[in-house]
Amino acid sequence: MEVNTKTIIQKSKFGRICVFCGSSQGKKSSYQDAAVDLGNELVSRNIDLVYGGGSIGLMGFVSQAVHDGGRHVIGVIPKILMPRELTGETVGEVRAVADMHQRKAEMARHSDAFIALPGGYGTLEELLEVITWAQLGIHDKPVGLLNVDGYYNSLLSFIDKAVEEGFISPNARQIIISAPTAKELVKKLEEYSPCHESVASKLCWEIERIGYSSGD
Ligand SMILES: CC(C)=CCNc1ncnc2c1ncn2[C@@H]1O[C@H](COP(=O)(O)O)[C@@H](O)[C@H]1O
Repeated sequence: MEVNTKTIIQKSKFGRICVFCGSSQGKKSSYQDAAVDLGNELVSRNIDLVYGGGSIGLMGFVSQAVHDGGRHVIGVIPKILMPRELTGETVGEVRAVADMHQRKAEMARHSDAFIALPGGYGTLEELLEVITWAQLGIHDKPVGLLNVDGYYNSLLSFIDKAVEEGFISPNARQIIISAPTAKELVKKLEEYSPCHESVASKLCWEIERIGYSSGD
């Protein structure tokens, strides 16, 4: 029997991945290509997407690719950003939330892992928050950095400097998983098992209230 390799769907341990990325598209086409590649990689592994909603910048590229590939897309967007002229149209399911804090909590709650594509302040803030919360033991979901064309090299060097200077523990450095392509990154995230000691693992976080617990 002939097998069409293009239609083979690989199994993944992730049902949904949350992607943080720029609301701008960046100056090089490689950033947009990487967003589309990541979307296609999620589709090929049968993974749904959670993202910040809208169609502007790289957010539009990744969400369109996942939607076109037939996977479910959840866009979590604060009510105030919902007018189409601000953020463009959201493909798939739209979840309206009250504010930016609730958006991040909702995005995290519905996801099994996080990936950051290139982006600006918003992306960095979202990325650093899920890393910080992993460090505290609030969640143990893998966090990946898609280091397209070395975009994040200087951030990674800075983090290594923070380890050297004693502000980040070598253990916590391992929370960030990075790779230059979507395929390598998703594979690494699949293989990841949290081995860092969370700094406050003995605390019982009120995760229901914080909103980071898994499930709908
Ligand atoms: C009114 C206005 C300036 C709207 C800009 N339009 C936006 N629409 C939706 N999400 C956004 C917007 N700007 C920033 N974000 C949030 O911040 C992240 C990207 O910010 P940045 O481009 O990396 O820094 C996104 O993941 C999203 O959660």
